[in-house]
Amino acid sequence: MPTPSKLNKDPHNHYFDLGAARQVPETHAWEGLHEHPVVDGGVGAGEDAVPVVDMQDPHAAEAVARASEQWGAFLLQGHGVPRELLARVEAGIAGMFALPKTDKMRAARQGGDPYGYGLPHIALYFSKTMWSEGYSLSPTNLRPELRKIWPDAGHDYSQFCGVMEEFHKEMRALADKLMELFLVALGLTGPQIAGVEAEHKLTETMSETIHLNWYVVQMATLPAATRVSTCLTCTLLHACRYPKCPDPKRALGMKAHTDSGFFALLMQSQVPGLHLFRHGPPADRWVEVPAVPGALVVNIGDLFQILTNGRFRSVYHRAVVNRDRERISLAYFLGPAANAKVGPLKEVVGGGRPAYRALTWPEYIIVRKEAFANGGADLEFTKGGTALEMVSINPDDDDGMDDQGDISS
Ligand SMILES: C=C1C[C@]23C[C@@]1(O)CC[C@H]2[C@@]12CCC[C@@](C)(C(=O)O1)[C@H]2[C@@H]3C(=O)O
Ligand SMILES: O=C(O)CCC(=O)C(=O)O
Ligand SMILES: [Fe+2]
Repeated sequence: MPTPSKLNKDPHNHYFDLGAARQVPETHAWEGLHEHPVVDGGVGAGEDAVPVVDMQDPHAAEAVARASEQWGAFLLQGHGVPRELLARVEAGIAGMFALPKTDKMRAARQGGDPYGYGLPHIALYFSKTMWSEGYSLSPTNLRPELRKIWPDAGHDYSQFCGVMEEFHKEMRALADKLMELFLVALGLTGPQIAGVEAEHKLTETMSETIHLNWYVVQMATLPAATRVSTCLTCTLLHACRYPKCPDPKRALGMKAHTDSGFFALLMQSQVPGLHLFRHGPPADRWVEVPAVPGALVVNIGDLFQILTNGRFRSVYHRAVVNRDRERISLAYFLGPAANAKVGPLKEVVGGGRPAYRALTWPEYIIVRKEAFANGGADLEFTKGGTALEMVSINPDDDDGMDDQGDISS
């Protein structure tokens, strides 16, 4: 088993065999997971019901504005991506993650690489390890990337690439529509939207990344006859036909974070696990996003909070694991082009003052790294400030007023 110090040096290159685990080792046991209550975010949950936006609704823009200001996230329906396509994507991802570790490791992310199989990027900043596997991909480079896993480019490769390309085409069209809906939700008029697009080419230059998550303990490496074990937590004898996390209460699928880009469209399997953080009153809490068939979850990221001058908020979220059922999610991230400076849009700032200085996505990632190093990864225990706080402009000084960028005031 890797030691925490080894994991810190290069977490992407060391894998603990979750499948063989009979208990959650210290390397994977997180503190403070139960500090805040978890509440249901399903319909009927009153003010904790996760907002739902139907893109076909003529009042969709108002619903987007409300959800983006108050939650930084919403469930999206009426988006036009066929449900059967989502099911094929999920089945394809499940098949890919079910491959032997040796196949997946050929695509392992190296050090600071943006793409590859392994733990997500933020794993670098924590001494504990997440109870999941991930794979970050550029949708415009799918085939060469996936050849690492399937060098013979056989049937499974062609099928997976085919379904992912079909999905990507749909998602890109949806992302463009959603960006326009966000701009309408901000209150921009038709000519203002055309002006923003002409000046900044916001939609046209948006960059995309797909990140696949597998929240699972696979026992497939064990011969079928040995897939019977006694659960160390409940001490019941169970037949492990399905993967099981020995103690989901100590493990964490995805460490709480805000996404850094503009927004993410998240496809999740019919197993809940995504938690959105909400501040009190009445109390700080985690809201569990219900698994709604066919719906996508939209999460606002930090650079969108900057672009909208703080009007639309990025959402702090995490993913938990459960004892019985594997869970798959796919996050499709949209962000600015790597060289575009993002600052508050002048159409949003109006006669006011920009709340943030302009910076590029790579520059923001460097600020976030610094914030994480100072304890700013946790909303609750901020010592040195979150990354967003670090790039905010103090209203009392002139700092950043002339920090104009490609996408800014
Ligand atoms: C485009 C990106 C966003 C992301 C970093 C990345 O370069 C590729 C993976 C993305 C992801 C997925 C899991 C959570 C997250 C915080 C992480 O560690 O890797 C996000 C990153 C992000 O939003 O900053
Ligand atoms: O699995 C989930 O529901 C969340 C995943 C996530 O936050 C991410 O990939 O950025
Ligand atoms: Fe996320």
